[in-house]
Amino acid sequence: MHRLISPYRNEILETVLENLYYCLVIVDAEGRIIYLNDHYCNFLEVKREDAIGKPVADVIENSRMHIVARTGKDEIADLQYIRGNHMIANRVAVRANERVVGAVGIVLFRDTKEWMNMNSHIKELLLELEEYRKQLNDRYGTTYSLHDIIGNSPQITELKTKIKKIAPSDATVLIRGESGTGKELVAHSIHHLSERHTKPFVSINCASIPEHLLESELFGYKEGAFTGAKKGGKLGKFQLANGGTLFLDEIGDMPLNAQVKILRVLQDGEVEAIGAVQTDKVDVRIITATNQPLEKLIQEQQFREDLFYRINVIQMQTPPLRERPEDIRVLAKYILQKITNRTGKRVLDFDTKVLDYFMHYTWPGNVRELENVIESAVHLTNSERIHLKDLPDHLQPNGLVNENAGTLKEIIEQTEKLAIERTLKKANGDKQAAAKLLGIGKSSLYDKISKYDL
Ligand SMILES: Nc1ncnc2c1ncn2[C@@H]1O[C@H](COP(=O)(O)OP(=O)(O)OP(=O)(O)O)[C@@H](O)[C@H]1O
Repeated sequence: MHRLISPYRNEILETVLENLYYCLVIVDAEGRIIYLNDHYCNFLEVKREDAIGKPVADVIENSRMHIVARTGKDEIADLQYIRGNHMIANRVAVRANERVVGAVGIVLFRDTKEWMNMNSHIKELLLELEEYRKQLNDRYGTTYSLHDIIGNSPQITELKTKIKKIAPSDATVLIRGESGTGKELVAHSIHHLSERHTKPFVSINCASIPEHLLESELFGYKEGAFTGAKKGGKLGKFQLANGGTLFLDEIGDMPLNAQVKILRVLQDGEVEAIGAVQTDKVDVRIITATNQPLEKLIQEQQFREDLFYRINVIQMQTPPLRERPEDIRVLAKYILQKITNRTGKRVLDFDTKVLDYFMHYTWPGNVRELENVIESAVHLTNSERIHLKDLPDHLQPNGLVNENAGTLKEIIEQTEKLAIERTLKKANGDKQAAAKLLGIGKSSLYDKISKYDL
């Protein structure tokens, strides 16, 4: 390392540090801040004298400086999520006498315009990456396989055993279960484990396609079949799935006239594109799914009984989450990891109170709801751990007051702290707006923020 030799060494170094274009922080071996340059103070909206001496993780969101100061392992060009943005952080250990005595951290792209550009660039790249992944999966058909079905409850273990048993056959499968319980996941897994896994897996959501388009989506059309038909015609999902699997999701919502046509394909193995003069032979395994009571729909003449018997060869049931609370912990941790990998935000775990709360909640939206709750908490949390206060409003334990709070003064203080925290979150950290919402002055809000260390 080159030494700066000058009688004004300290002055030069200080000028460099303060005029650096980037945010800079220096911590000691214990991870306490010993220096924070002006740019960083402004960006974090903290006063330098308040930050100095504090554990770095208390001042800088998602900081890993204390870890670098402990392990001595540099971290270069790491993605860090601070104040709602992805930043690039370099963290370098400082050594003296063969010991790690601290760490220097530089955050790039602090300038508002520059980091906005960079941030949107990264977000765009992440979206692009996701799109490519999706395309790749679409080409090979499935996104999920058996190991993506998480849970050790007897119900999930039994479901997985059944999937393994029935996958190799060509039998038609009807998957039933409440919304968000993993019916699509099961369909993917069956295809993945079947002889057809190198052939396409094509899915169609019967509920989301307008009735007049469903037929052309399923069976395709020939050129000139109707006004507006594409040149060269269009292949239907049945033809696209030839040799592979066709997943008819929400089959209970399929209109009656389309049901008749599906039945014909299932009986004869032939499809007739709109405007075609002849039928095409197709070899497709059918998997269907629904959360509708098909037997009731049959009674109401909304669903054809003959079609029901055709699709109901093997029936599988995806259990609701509330009936297998033992899966919630492992699912929550799996989902958290999936989300943090995707977003780049560093959130490592849940507070035990959150997991306990999850275990007692009824999860009407099942695993999909659990995913949404965790995703929202990951975005809202300011720490590496998800706390009760980070959960969406509809999951907040009732009332503001904790029953075990203690004296009246403690209850009032706790309520006040919680109300301020929630309002700040609602106002996206804008203190002026939060003060207005709370009906108090800005300086009074500042006093309370510092009193409660928010
Ligand atoms: N056992 C599980 N392990 C891991 N992820 C799961 C599990 N069950 C469901 N999921 C996830 O929950 C989300 C919803 O699952 P999926 O779309 O398969 O449900 P569904 O029953 O088909 O819902 P809907 O009836 O609303 O279409 C998906 O992101 C899926 O990956």
